[in-house]
Amino acid sequence: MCTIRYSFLISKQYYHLTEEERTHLLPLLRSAQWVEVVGRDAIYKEFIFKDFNQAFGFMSRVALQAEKMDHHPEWFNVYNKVQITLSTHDCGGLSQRDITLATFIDQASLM
Ligand SMILES: C[C@H](O)[C@H](O)[C@H]1CNC2=NC(N)=NC(=O)C2=N1
Repeated sequence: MCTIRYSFLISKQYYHLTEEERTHLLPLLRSAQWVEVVGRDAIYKEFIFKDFNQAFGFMSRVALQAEKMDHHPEWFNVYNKVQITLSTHDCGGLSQRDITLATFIDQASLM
């Protein structure tokens, strides 16, 4: 559980995933090609598109959703490649918000 800004974080659901949630969710993420980052409680996935236009269109969809959720990816783009790391800075690890955003990102990559 996050200890900083406790009530704020709870109200925004910025809490660490429980062991039970991890056991259930991480295999699902792995099967969708998300990998756990070594040495950090975060997940990572690389997306390859046809060209920069496709990659940036994808990033635009994700950016609008990130603002809506007030939850933002760490990402890196070169031409048709977008590398994304998700973690919740406010609790220093994976939270439900990362799972929600990862799910959105996977959908947005198929549009
Ligand atoms: C003040 C603002 O609501 C917070 O900093 C939000 C913004 N976006 C965020 N994004 C991510 N990935 N983790 C956070 O903890 C986070 N917190």
